Amino acid sequence: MSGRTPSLTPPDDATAPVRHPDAPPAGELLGAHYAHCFGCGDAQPHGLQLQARAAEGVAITAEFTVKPEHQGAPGLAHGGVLATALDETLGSLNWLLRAIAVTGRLETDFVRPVPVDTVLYLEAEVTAVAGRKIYSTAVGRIGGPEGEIAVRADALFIEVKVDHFIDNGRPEEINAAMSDPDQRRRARAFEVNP
Ligand SMILES: CCCCCCCC/C=C\CCCCCCCC(=O)SCCNC(=O)CCNC(=O)[C@H](O)C(C)(C)COP(=O)(O)OP(=O)(O)OC[C@H]1O[C@@H](n2cnc3c(N)ncnc32)[C@H](O)[C@@H]1OP(=O)(O)O
Repeated sequence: MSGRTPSLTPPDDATAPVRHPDAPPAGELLGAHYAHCFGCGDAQPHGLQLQARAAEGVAITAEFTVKPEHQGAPGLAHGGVLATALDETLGSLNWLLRAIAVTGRLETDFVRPVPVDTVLYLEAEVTAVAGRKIYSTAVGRIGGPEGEIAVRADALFIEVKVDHFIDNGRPEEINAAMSDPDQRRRARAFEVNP
């Protein structure tokens, strides 16, 4: 799927992604990168509460159940919510590289409508890395992990330092995150990345 627009096409000097030696084994749940994250946080009652699991290679699977709070049209998931699920799944991949990265570009295809109560089965993989640029692709299926594709996306994530959040985030939340030992541990795991 990757590379439908020039900025999502890896350059000639791009390399294959390398799974970090400390990446969690295939099958392991990753857990939220931040409890208040709209995509994965368990402290966000109306968030997606998406649970991502490491797969083989630099790949992830994730599941997200569409709730009534996620509607756009009556009884159907909002497209922006589905794009969020793809964004979150693609963002989780960076944990396997031990890279902190933010979404630079996200290109989404909405292939089929997704009704409320549907479980969206997502799978994503990193396809290439070039310097700070991380290229990845994802699909979301309905009816089961092998079901029909309802959504798909290609993305470009850009690696950043922890300072990206400290410098740009609202001080209230940054200070709370920095005084949370679990959050600090997660941030440190990234910073020892060689
Ligand atoms: C202890 C407390 C601390 C807390 C710790 C927290 C740990 C948390 C862990 C993990 C968090 C992950 C959270 C995931 C959440 C889900 C994912 C999201 O939704 S993220 C939110 C949405 N995204 C943004 O808000 C980005 C906003 N944009 C920016 O900040 C900048 O534009 C940024 C950083 C992306 C790039 O800015 P530059 O100044 O660093 O770098 P430049 O030089 O502009 O770009 C680098 C390369 O990338 C290309 N590039 C950048 N943006 C592009 C774009 N949109 N399309 C195509 N190429 C792009 C450029 O052309 C350049 O390429 P060439 O090196 O020249 O080849």
